[in-house]
Amino acid sequence: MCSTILVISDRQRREPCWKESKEQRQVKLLFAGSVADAQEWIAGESVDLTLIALKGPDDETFALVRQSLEKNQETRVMFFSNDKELDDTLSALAKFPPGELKKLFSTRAIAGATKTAPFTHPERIGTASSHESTSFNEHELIGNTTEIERLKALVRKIAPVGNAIMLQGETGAGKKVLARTIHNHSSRKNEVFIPVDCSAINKSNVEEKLFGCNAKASAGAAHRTLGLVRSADQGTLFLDRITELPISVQTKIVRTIKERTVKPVGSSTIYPVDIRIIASSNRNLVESVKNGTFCPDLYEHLNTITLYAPPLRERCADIPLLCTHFINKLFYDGYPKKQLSDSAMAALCNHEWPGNIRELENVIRCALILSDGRQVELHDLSLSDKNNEQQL
Ligand SMILES: Nc1ncnc2c1ncn2[C@@H]1O[C@H](COP(=O)(O)OP(=O)(O)OP(=O)(O)O)[C@@H](O)[C@H]1O
Repeated sequence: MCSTILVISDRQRREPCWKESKEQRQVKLLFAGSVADAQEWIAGESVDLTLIALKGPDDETFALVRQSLEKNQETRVMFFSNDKELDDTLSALAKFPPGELKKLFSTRAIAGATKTAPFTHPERIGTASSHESTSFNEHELIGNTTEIERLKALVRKIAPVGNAIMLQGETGAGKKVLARTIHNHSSRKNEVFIPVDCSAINKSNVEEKLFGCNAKASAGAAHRTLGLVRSADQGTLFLDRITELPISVQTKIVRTIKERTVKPVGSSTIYPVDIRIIASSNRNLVESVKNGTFCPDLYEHLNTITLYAPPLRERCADIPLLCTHFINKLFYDGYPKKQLSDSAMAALCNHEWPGNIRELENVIRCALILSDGRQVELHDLSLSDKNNEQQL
């Protein structure tokens, strides 16, 4: 059986080609540099999957999607965007008439490893399996020490239940990895996972970024944005470093958790929203409540279930496994593949790791580049107590 994938991207032009997949089933790849080019392909082909990576999809793009759906009701469409353009893509999608958007695609989304804003045909969503996988794949929660096995057991229990979750742990201990793993093991796994670094959002428009905006600008032109909370509808919103949000915004998040609604800035309309919130912090939350930087109500809601990402020094026996994982991962990024000498491995296992797994990854990356021999020796490791000295 052959599948046809159409890639529409204004960044890269390539010739159509055929790929042989592992199961010997052929995949036909078509490339288009613009919507007009894509229209020609769709006129002559039945496309199974359309991947759209265009700056701010416009009416033409949606006309194309409609045309594609008319030809093949089972087709899937995914919109891709990088971090910088995500807002433009979501705003463009929000401008599309809601009735029609519902008819053509579900507002539910599937996300991959990068931030994506994809849409699927509603009928396909109904076919998603309701059975959550209980095994962990090779990129999730690497390790087999008691600490990490205990964490995996908790994830298996907690992930399928829709509660808000708080993740605690030192910097670099793997809270983001943990959040994504919970999402991947939940009933929302085929929906969007939106990570938000709360410390990186500009304080002046944080409310609009999260809850959206539906206001009339002074000149009378409408200013509408969907906001990250509504963009995560049906999926998971990961609020990383949540205590960095202003208290007024934290209070609004409590309302969203309690009432499952969102009220955009400048709007009198209240919208229903179905999201799971996972939050994280490396601060002492009781202290944060005491010193007024963490809303007590939000603490109550999130603290029902708290998971701790253990510091690396408490699970040193996982270090060899993590090293192998990083050496293999970096090899795919073009780094030389080298083994670690016994003395290098012993030093890694004895280090305190104040920067946890992130620090370990940086030390391995640095050693792979700097070492001259066929294996990484002790003197190739730039181990220091100050984590920031090891950042490349
Ligand atoms: N269990 C794990 N297996 C493999 N890699 C991991 C694991 N946990 C963390 N990492 C890697 O370690 C690095 C830091 O992880 P992550 O960003 O999840 O930490 P964090 O606790 O969220 O950090 P911060 O508090 O600074 O935001 C990432 O490169 C991640 O891929």
